[in-house]
Amino acid sequence: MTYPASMPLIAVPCDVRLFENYTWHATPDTYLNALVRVSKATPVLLPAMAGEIDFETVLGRIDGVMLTGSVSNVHPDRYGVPPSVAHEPFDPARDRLTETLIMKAIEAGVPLLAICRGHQELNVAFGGTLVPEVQEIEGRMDHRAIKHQEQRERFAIRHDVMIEPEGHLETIVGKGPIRVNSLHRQGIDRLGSGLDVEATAPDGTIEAVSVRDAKTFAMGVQWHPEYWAESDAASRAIFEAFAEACRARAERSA
Ligand SMILES: N[C@@H](CCC(=O)NCCCC(=O)O)C(=O)O
Repeated sequence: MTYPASMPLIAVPCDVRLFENYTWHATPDTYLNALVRVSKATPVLLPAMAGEIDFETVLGRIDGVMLTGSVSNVHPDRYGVPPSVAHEPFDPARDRLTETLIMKAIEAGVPLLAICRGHQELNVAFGGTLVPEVQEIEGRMDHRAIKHQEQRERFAIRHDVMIEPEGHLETIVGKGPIRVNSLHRQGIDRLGSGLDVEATAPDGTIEAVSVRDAKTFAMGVQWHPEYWAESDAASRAIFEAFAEACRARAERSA
């Protein structure tokens, strides 16, 4: 595989998982594949060890940050809601890492793409709140993953998303609507202050946001463009636009 001369380094915060008697800091390969194959970037996994990380040094050496999806949910303490079983499972180490990383990346002008759990983390980092189970709210769709053994089926395209006219996302994917997949229970309730809505589902669920006044690409999407980044035009466009911002930063830092 050949890479362009300027190959951005993109930090990907890990989840913490327990298996085979070890604690792993890990991330799914679908996100890494999209970064390598479509963004033409090199992913750099960041362990969920917020207390041990010098964020300024890391952000000075990388060209972008991508937050992945995960079955875990942002701990409700982070947005002032009492925890319940409905909010579980949690990953407090990832919460600690991403909360600081998001704000410091935005401040430093490091491009940020936040997917699914990442989109929810972005909203919470900006003071927003989440609903624990979107499908339990009257009039809302069921956004959860379908039960199926095959990942291709679970990540199959499910519903429309309307793109906000004249927003940043419209410049990337066009006027829309676009068709997206859906594998989440939670969703944005109160929008974080300083975020703009970029796309919504037919039931009003906020599907994409951007950081107002960001120095560079800073966007969250509730769906999973990584899964179809090689074959779906809108998914590819998101990873290419993110890569372009990361390459611009890499060239500035060279
Ligand atoms: N846990 C949150 C975030 C959802 C998310 O990031 N899903 C990723 C896919 C997980 C899967 O394979 O089912 C929520 O549920 O809202």
